[in-house]
Amino acid sequence: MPDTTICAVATPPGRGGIGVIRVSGPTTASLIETVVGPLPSARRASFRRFAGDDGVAIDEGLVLWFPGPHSFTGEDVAELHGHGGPVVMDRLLQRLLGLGAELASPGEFSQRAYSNGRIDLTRAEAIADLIEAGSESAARAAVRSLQGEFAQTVERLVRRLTDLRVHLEAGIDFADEPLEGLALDGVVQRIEAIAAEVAETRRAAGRGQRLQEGLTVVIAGRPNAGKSSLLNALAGRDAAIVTALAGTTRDVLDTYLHIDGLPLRVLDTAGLRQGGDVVEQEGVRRARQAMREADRILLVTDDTAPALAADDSEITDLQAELPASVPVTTVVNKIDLSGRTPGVANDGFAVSALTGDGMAALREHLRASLGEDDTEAVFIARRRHLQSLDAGAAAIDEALEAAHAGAGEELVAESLGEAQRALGEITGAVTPEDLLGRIFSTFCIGK
Ligand SMILES: Nc1nc2c(ncn2[C@@H]2O[C@H](COP(=O)(O)OP(=O)(O)OP(=O)(O)O)[C@@H](O)[C@H]2O)c(=O)[nH]1
Ligand SMILES: [K+]
Ligand SMILES: [Mg+2]
Repeated sequence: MPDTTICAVATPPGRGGIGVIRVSGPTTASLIETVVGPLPSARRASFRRFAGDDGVAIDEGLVLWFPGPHSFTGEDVAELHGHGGPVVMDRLLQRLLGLGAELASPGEFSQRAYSNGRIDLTRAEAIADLIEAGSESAARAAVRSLQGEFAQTVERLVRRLTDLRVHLEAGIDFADEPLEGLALDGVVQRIEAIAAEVAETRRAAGRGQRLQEGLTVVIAGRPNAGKSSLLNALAGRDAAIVTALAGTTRDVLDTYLHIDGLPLRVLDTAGLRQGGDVVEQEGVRRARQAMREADRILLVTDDTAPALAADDSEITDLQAELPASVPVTTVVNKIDLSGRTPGVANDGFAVSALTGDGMAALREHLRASLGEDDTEAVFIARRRHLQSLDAGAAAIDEALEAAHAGAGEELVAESLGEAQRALGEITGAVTPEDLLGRIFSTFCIGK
């Protein structure tokens, strides 16, 4: 347990009717007594005067006292509800710091709650995600995670893996007996059942992660088709460099934007062509990789471009460049030059990234095709959860392969142990210290 007492303003900066200062740690009781007089009864609001070090009142308001371990952090916690002006809040905070409290770092209250076993990691993250939620469906998914549904699902999977390992390791102990084949038989089915549930959880978590972070849309096409111009038109600002030189964009450019409240991550990529210098070739390699990882590709074509000759340096068959599993929307650009009517056409969406013609229809299409369906149970999830679920699924696949190949119980058990560790990282049952630091540092102060 940390021996410091931390404090922070828990309400947002600025002016409000009420401002709350939260205090947590071993000296909370004496700090509060010094400022407000005798400790109030636990978990009951009491109206008090908040005294400065000269005895003159800084403010007056409610005090709440939550003796540990039945508090948010598991430590002694108090809240001072004063008037929400920046000067009052700052003076109260200074008063507590003067009495030996330390200013909490971002996420420190949640980190202490996690360290003291009050919440698991998915719940700690759900608190941050709920506060940050940008849409109603994201908020609903965060509450589901906050109530522990995601953690319970993962814990159930970890328990099933443990049971199976115990079963296998019991087999290892009796390796002299000829029951190897028999034992592995049932094991294959059990591993398959777990693999199916991991896949189901991965799907739900993937939807949740997209709600939180937005789907990834990759803009791709030949050089000079107007990809960067399209990105700028979608973003409503000059996010990417646009020039008349083919090969302007070389790196993948990452932009976050909202279309009618739908969060999207839009990537601009290098134009697809052969040859060019090493930098451009690397850009094309990265463009292909981004396309493979996309939720949707916007394939930009130039409506004024002449047909390609067979010996052209540009890639002659664009269709062959598209990964089969990723849906594609074709965007026919530069219609201000070609004179084509803006909007939906049979070969895609006709737009001018320059004048903005046809962009409303394209936006509407993106919203409709990428908008999330709220009817399914979704857990709010983060990239690290998906990585752990993927690592778990890969280890389970290895276990399954080993079992199918008739490998020994040791090998199967080892892969299952690997899967257990990967899934354990989600709830924090097994979590390296540096990962914890990274997770909590993204929270804001006072959480
Ligand atoms: N008239 C017209 N010009 C456009 C339009 N969109 C892009 N351009 C022009 O086409 C040229 C290339 O545009 P970019 O947006 O840089 O094209 P890109 O596909 O990103 O090019 P690379 O990054 O080099 O592959 C620039 O001169 C743009 O001003 C459009 O809708 N109409
Ligand atoms: K260009
Ligand atoms: Mg570009």
